[in-house]
Amino acid sequence: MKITVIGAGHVGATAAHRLAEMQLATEVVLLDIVEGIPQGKALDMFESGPVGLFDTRILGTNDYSDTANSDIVLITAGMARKPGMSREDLLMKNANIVKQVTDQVMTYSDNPIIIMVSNPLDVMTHVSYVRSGLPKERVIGMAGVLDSARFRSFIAEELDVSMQDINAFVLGGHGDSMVPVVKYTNVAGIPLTELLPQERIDALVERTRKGGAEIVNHLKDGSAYYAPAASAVEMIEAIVRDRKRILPCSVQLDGQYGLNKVFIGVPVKLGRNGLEEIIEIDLDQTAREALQQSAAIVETNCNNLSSVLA
Ligand SMILES: NC(=O)c1ccc[n+]([C@@H]2O[C@H](COP(=O)([O-])OP(=O)(O)OC[C@H]3O[C@@H](n4cnc5c(N)ncnc54)[C@H](O)[C@@H]3O)[C@@H](O)[C@H]2O)c1
Ligand SMILES: O=C(O)C[C@H](O)C(=O)O
Repeated sequence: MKITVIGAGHVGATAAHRLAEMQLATEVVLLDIVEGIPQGKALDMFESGPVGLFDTRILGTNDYSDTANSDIVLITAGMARKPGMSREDLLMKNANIVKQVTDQVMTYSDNPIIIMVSNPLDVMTHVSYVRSGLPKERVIGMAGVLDSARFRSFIAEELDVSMQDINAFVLGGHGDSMVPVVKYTNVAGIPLTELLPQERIDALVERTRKGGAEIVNHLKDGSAYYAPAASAVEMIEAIVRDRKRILPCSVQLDGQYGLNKVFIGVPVKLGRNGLEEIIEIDLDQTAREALQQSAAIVETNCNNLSSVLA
C-alpha cells in the first residue's frame, strides 16, 4: 500500500505522521511545492520510527514522479483561512492549486482513491473529481467526520461521559450551513434529546457549526489540524482495512436526498473500493431543507469555477 499526502503543512504533515505510526502503508510520500519542507519533515518522522515503533518508509519530495502508483492520495495543499475569513474566501486560489495538484497526481497514478481536505471542501472535491476523470466512488471529501467529532467531543464534555459512547452525524456542506442531525445523535443508544434540554442541544449545535472558526480565532494564523488529520486518517483506515465503516463524507449524489451531481456530506460506507454505498437516512423537513440549502451553496460555488475547470 502506497499513500501520498500532498501538502506538507499542518494537516498534511500531521496526517502523514499518523499514517506512518498506524502502519497503514508500506510507504508514505509527502509532497509539497516548497523545497526542503517535505524532505525535512519526512526525515524527522522517519527518525521517530524506532521510538514510535513503526517501519513505514516516509519520503519527502517536490517531485510528482515519486508519487507514482499511489493507492490513496490525500490532498491537503492550499491556503488556510485566517480570522475574519470564510472558507469560501479561499475558493479561487485553492481551486487553481487543487486543479494543478490533481493533474499532476493523475499523470503518475492511474486509479488512486483521492481523499480531499483542502477548502472549501465540497467544491474542491468537485474540482478534483472533474479534473481526475476518476469514478465518483474514488473521489471523497473529508469534513463530516471532523464536524461530527467536534459535535461528539462537545456532547461528551457537556455530559461528562466517554467520547467513545457518543454517536453523532453532521451532514451537509462543510460551512456555516452544515447540518448536525440531532435525531440520529445518541449516547450509548440513548437519544440526546432524553439527556439534554433543547437549549443546551442548540448551543452545542451552534458551537459545532462554528467549530472551525473557533480554532482559527485562537490560532490567528491558520486553522485546525490535529482533529482534521485524525479524521482524514480514520477515512483512510476504513479504506485500507476494508472496514466498511459508516462515516459522513462528501460524495457526489446521484438522486439521493433529492439531490443530483453535487458533492455534499452524507453517511456512506467506506471500504477497499472507496465509496461503497451512499446511505439515505430519513430526515425531518427542517434537516432536509437545510441539506438542500447547503447543496445549493456548493452548486453556486462550483458554477463560479467553470473558467478554472475548463
Ligand atoms: N476539510 C476540512 O475539514 C479541513 C480541515 C482543516 C484544514 N482544511 C484545509 O486544508 C488546507 C490545508 O490546511 P493546513 O492547515 O495544512 O495549511 P498549511 O498552510 O499549513 O499547509 C498547506 C500546504 O500546502 C502547500 N501547497 C500550496 N500550494 C501547493 C501546491 N500547488 N502543490 C503542493 N503543495 C502546495 C503549502 O506549501 C503548505 O505547505 C486548507 O485549505 C484548509 O482550509 C480543511
Ligand atoms: O475552519 C477552517 O477553515 C478549517 C477547517 O475547515 C475546519 O473546520 O477546521
